[in-house]
Amino acid sequence: MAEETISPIITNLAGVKHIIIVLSGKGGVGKSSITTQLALCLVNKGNKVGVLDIDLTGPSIPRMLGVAEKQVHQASTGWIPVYVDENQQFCCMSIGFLLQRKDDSVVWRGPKKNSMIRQFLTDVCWGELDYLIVDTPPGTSDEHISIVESLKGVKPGGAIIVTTPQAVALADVRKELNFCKKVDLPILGVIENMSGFVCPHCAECTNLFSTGGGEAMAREFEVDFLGRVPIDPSFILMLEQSSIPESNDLKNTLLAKYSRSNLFTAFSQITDNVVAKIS
Ligand SMILES: Nc1ncnc2c1ncn2[C@@H]1O[C@H](COP(=O)(O)OP(=O)(O)OP(=O)(O)O)[C@@H](O)[C@H]1O
Ligand code: SF4
Repeated sequence: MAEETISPIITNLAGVKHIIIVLSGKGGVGKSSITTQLALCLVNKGNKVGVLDIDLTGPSIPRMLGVAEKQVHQASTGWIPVYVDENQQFCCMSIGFLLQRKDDSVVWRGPKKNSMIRQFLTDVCWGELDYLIVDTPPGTSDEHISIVESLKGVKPGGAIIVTTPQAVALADVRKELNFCKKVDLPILGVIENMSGFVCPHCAECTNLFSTGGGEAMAREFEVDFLGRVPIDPSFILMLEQSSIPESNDLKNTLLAKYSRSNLFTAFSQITDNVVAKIS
């Protein structure tokens, strides 16, 4: 009998304990921000985390993590991902690192996108990770089908769906939930982002729009509601400041600043809910 060959993706991801895919039906609802906060929270709770940005046409992870100027190095074993922290507990990979110019855009058809995503899974030295978080483009496109098919046999832990309280985003997110059901991707739950506004002066959270839509939708689809995240100007400020090179100022890295912020406390419960669902 012919010996069964193990897929190079399974081999390369053998050290990755859990894979989380972050989805949203609509653009601009904060998928990359939620990916970033989840990663920062998990690292600050003692996990080793990787972020894979498969938003090939609009990669925002390098900029959000303050590493847009860094480069991916090629080693004999494959691509070395970009490390966000000095202790090498947090790494990321994105097409943004491979573009000649930061404002270059990728206009590719499905097969080329598919091959890039497979390369991210086979050729990046992810090593040992507690969590690999995959940030995706909005909607359900070539990239989504590609990642789900490529991960067959690796079994992703599940998907997180990000929405905002407005009904229009909720209608789009329904499609996303149906996609997960169709491709047999477990749904870890729904996060409602931009749910209220945190005052930069007094830290009071005010509901500008109606909230609770994400929770109601989660109930309707019989999936878990993981929590609400308000619009917090301090988050935007933290990301902007993190892009200023801070060479050896270890107290002021994005990771260190996040660990001291109210954002960490606020996002902590959501992270615990995700971890509880996945373990
Ligand atoms: N909870 C939040 N508090 C403050 N700012 C936020 C929050 N969520 C998102 N933002 C800001 O809103 C903008 C859009 O967020 P983000 O890029 O995460 O959305 P996205 O859904 O990933 O977008 P895209 O469709 O481009 O992939 C960013 O400038 C981000 O900093
Ligand atoms: S209490 Fe109200 S008015 Fe005063 S700073 Fe906070 S949000 Fe603004």
